[in-house]
Amino acid sequence: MSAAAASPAAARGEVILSARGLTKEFFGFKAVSNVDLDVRSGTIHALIGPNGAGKTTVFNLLTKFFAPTAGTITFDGRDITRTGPAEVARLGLVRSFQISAVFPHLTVLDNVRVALQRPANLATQFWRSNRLLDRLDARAMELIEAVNLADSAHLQAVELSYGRKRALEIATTLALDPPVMLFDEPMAGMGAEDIGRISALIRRIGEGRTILMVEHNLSVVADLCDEVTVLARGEILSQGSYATVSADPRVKEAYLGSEHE
Ligand SMILES: Nc1ncnc2c1ncn2[C@@H]1O[C@H](COP(=O)(O)OP(=O)(O)OP(=O)(O)O)[C@@H](O)[C@H]1O
Repeated sequence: MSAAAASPAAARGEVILSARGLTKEFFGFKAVSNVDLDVRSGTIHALIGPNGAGKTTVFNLLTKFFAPTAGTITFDGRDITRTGPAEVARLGLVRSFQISAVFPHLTVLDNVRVALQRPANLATQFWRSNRLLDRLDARAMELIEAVNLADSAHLQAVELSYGRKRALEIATTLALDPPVMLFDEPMAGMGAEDIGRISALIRRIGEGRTILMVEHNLSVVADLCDEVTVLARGEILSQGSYATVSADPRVKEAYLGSEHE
């Protein structure tokens, strides 16, 4: 049984996801304007910027939840500008949290089992073979251990703390084994302890895959991300390492300006 998404052709360090001239207008207002973005395979890449900068809109464009007004998006050498979100997920570009709905009254183990059965349509056939079922359970426990939830495997999702629920959501996304994972504010609403745990988890799952995340918490970005793209008013303001962009006077000004708005 393989739940794995297609393996990417892009080698580590090569561009795996890119946008050119990406633009999104809402009723004539340009939320995203002419964005060129390259995400390299094997990196953790952050999209940051002050409130209203267009981060979530770019995220929704890249994951195909929005259609662009103009521009193109390429994933692993393939033009996905007109490809739907389910198809891009199948190609290996998977957005965490929104796609991986957690069933509150199923246990952690059953939630991960369901996620594992989804891609291969095993829900209708797994009962046929005990061997298949055993393999499914073994893989589910591996994923649960990978996100440090082994001690909660038999708890219902609803009983988990917020940080642990996020870890479960990550496990259900990992069930698809996506080469590229996108996170929209993974640390939102978390306390310091959970932020530390989820950061460590994202760093671990980033080994051997590509991660693009929208994140407000700049110390998380500084700690975790290899590459940072700063957006302001729908346009790219600066790109590079965290050290580079944080030293950029335009970035400082954009953040300061937003505090006074
Ligand atoms: N569906 C929509 N209809 C109209 N305007 C929208 C829509 N979605 C976003 N916008 C506008 O586009 C701009 C960019 O919004 P977006 O949510 O992408 O920014 P953001 O950088 O993610 O902000 P935040 O950090 O506050 O979440 C904002 O001015 C917002 O009001």
